[in-house]
Amino acid sequence: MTQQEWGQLRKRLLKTVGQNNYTTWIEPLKFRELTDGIVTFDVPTNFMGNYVSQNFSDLILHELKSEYDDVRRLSFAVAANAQARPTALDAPTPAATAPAAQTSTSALAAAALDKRFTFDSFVVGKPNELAHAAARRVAEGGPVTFNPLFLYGGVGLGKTHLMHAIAWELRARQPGMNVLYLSAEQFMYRFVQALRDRKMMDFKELFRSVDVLMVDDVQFIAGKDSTQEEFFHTFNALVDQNKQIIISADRAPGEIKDLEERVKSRLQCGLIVDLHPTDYELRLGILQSKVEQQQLVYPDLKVEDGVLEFLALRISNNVRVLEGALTRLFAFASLVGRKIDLDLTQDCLADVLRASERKITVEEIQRKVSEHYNIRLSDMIGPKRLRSYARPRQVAMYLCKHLTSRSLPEIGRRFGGRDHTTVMHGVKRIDELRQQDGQIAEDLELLRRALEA
Ligand SMILES: Nc1ncnc2c1ncn2[C@@H]1O[C@H](COP(=O)(O)OP(=O)(O)OP(=O)(O)O)[C@@H](O)[C@H]1O
Repeated sequence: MTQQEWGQLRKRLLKTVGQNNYTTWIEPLKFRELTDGIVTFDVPTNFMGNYVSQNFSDLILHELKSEYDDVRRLSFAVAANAQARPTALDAPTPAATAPAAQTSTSALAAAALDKRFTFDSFVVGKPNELAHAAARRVAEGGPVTFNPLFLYGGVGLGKTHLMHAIAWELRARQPGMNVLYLSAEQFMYRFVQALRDRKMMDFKELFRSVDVLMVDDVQFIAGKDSTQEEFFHTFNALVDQNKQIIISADRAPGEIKDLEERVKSRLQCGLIVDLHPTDYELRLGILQSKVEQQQLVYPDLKVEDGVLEFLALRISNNVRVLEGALTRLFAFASLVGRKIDLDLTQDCLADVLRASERKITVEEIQRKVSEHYNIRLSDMIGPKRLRSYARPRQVAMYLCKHLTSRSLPEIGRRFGGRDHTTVMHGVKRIDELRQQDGQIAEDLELLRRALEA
């Protein structure tokens, strides 16, 4: 790697950390060397090295690893002492080393586990309770009851966190167990390397000898035919031996494009659970727990009333964005010596707040409405014409028309391929009922509030 390559790579962090953080913390990092899996950056001060190490090292590592498979950890050296090594920051003290340096790696581990991703630090709420319960069950390490466990959900909702938590727990309960966690990308990389080096036997042996296999972001292998084929064989061999498999993806197996049918159907055999987009209560809970973590770094900083509620209301579903916002807020407050109140929040996070203006989706509306009327989502979208399904369906269509920018034909398509005239009729009917029927008016108000929260 060169400074120029790092210059390209770091740009990917801009979106996640925000412009302020990027300019303050990421841009000043100068790549020095990559040796024995350790990437060393020159930094102007100790404080900066510590700060970056504590707050951004996982993100930086993630990007580096996506390009350079052998990268294991980061080290920061104060630029003035560039010739004198090791620097204070090279020493593996908890404050100065990246999380990956504090990881546990069994002989088989292909990817480092993040120390922070445990069950203890996972905040449970309605949107993730099922996924959490399933993960807990698997982590008990009892007899395999569902295989695979398939976790899916949108970006930054905690899939990787839950997978690491399972791995930590299994290793704690049964230290002798071979738990292999890796991303689908790493699976492919290893497979290609084995082919190239004519070491397919070793590859097969390695994967078939694990007790628990965890593959993150499996959608990555879609469209990659030989990797899918090998994955399919690995999967079958492990299921045959009754070994637990845990998979994550950004969508349900049936919805991953360019994934072979036989792989899809294998993935659908076990338990499929999704992490729903976070709701207000969960976001607030997560923020409260992250504040406690930030206060370990900044014991003097307090968060004024109303700030967390404001963030939970205004910032998007993605927990990573939420965390990033909080990190930035604490850093900013400590740099400028101001208290963390609403004024500071608005000054410091203006761009994040603008970017996460809530966009309500058709799927969210369908889910909220079906929960509200206590019917199944499939019945709402399906062909049944009974009033107990048809009315909620019309309510949902009405809300889609008013709360999203979707056209009537598009809405019709999302409701089981109905015609736009059906949608138009439904919307009109609810408009009429709203005037006459207090209950419908109340339902609409409640739903609207829940969706806009
Ligand atoms: N319920 C939660 N409690 C505490 N932290 C959470 C929770 N959900 C997510 N996070 C945090 O949010 C960040 C993003 O989570 P994670 O990396 O697990 O997301 P992901 O679903 O794997 O996303 P991606 O699709 O980008 O891989 C992590 O720092 C994680 O610790």
